Amino acid sequence: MKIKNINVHFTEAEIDKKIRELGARISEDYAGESVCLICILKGASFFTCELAKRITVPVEVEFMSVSSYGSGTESSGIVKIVQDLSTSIEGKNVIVVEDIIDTGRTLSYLLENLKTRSPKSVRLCTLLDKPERRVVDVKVDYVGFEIPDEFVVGYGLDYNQQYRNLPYIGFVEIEE
Ligand SMILES: O=P(O)(O)OC[C@H]1O[C@H](OP(=O)(O)OP(=O)(O)O)[C@H](O)[C@@H]1O
Ligand code: HPA
Repeated sequence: MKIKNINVHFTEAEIDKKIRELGARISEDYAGESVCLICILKGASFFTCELAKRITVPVEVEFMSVSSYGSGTESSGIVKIVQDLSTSIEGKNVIVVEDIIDTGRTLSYLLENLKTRSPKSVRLCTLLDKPERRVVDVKVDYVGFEIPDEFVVGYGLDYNQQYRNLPYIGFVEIEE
């Protein structure tokens, strides 16, 4: 797959506005409590940093790296924890932060895994959701934008490890 063009779909300003809204909702939902954001590397790192800044209740930020084996643009469901949390989540209000939910395989595995660690609660927050692609049902509590089944890059999302640094999110146009 060779990229011909990247068509801007969500501008930096639109993303910023959406993250502020999500931060406000989370702050309201967890009023009087604290939250532990679990950033799923690498894609969610850009989103997690901005989201954390917009949450007004006490926030802990932790990182986890998983690899979801697959070829090209499709995950397989075989999820491996490459880098685990460096701390316990027992008794904490966990919010798993993702850049995108596609088939749902990665998140379904992760949520089950995290629930075995006795958190007080576990919710899921994603910047982008591609509901048309879902293979495994996952309950998503906070969604930034729903998008159609098209490949996107930018704001943390990559194609072959490139384009994560774009400040906007764009649909990829493939060279015929
Ligand atoms: O719903 P699914 O089909 O399981 O796909 C979603 C997963 O794919 C992406 O990660 P990726 O494996 O590309 O890793 P990255 O964040 O390091 O780019 C994304 O960040 C999710 O973790
Ligand atoms: O559209 C996408 N872009 C980048 N990474 C992804 N992982 C699942 N879907 C996507």
